[in-house]
Amino acid sequence: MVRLDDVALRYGQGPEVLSGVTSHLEPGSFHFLVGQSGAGKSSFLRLLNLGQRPTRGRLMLFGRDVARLGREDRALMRRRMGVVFQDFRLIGHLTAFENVALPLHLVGERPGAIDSKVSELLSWVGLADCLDALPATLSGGQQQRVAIARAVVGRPSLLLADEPTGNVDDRIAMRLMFLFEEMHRNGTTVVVATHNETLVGRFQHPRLRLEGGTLRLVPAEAAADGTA
Ligand SMILES: Nc1ncnc2c1ncn2[C@@H]1O[C@H](COP(=O)(O)OP(=O)(O)OP(=O)(O)O)[C@@H](O)[C@H]1O
Repeated sequence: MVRLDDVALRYGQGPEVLSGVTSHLEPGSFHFLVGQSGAGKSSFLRLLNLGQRPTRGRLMLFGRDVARLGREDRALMRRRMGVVFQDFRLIGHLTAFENVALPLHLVGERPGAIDSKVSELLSWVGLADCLDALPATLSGGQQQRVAIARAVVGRPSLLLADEPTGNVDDRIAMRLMFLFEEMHRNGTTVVVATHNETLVGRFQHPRLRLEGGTLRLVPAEAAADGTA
C-alpha cells in the first residue's frame, strides 16, 4: 500500500527534514505516527498525500511509483485517500453538510445515499445540529470533526490524519478513534499522526516514531509495554 525506500525530503535549500526513510505499510494496517513537534510528522504525511515530492529515494503508493505519475493519475490516486489536514482545509462557502458530501458527489453517489451517509456521520461526531453551518461559524473542534467526517465518508483505501484529535476533549477524541478503528476493520490503511500519548497507549497499534529525520517502527507489543 505504502512503500518508502531511502526517501528524503527538504524544503527549498533547507536541511533535510526527513532522510533515509524506509518503511512498508501493509494494506489494512493501522499506524500511529509519533514524534516531537517539528520531527516531521506533517511532512511525512504530505509525502503520502502527494502534497510534496520526495527529494530523494522512491515512494510507492497503491503499487505505483509516484515519481512516474502524471497529473491525472495523481488526481485519481488522491480520490482513493481520505486526508485530515492539521488546518482542516474546509471549503468556506459550503456548509458542514456540503463539505462532507463533496467526496460522494465526486464519485457520483446517489443523492439519497449522500443524504443518509452524511447526516449519519455528522451525528456520530456530535454535529447533528450543525449541518447547515458554515465553517467560519464553527469552533476549531467542530471544524476538525467536519474535516474528519469528510475524510472518512467515501470509505477511502488510505486514511491519513494529522493531529485529528488535537482540538477536541477526551470523550470526543475516543469517539473519533472508534471511527478510525471501524475504517481499519473494514480494510482501510490508516496513519494517524498525534502527540496524544495517552490516546496512543489505549490502542494496540504499532507506532512510526520520527526522530532526527529518520523513522523507526515500534511494534504494538513494545508500544504496549512502554519500551517505545
Ligand atoms: N513548507 C515548509 N517550508 C519550509 N520548512 C518547513 C515547511 N513545513 C515544515 N517545515 C519544517 O520541517 C520541519 C518538520 O515540520 P513538520 O511540520 O513536518 O513537523 P511536525 O512533526 O508535524 O510538527 P508539529 O507536531 O509541531 O505539527 C520543521 O523544521 C519545519 O520548520
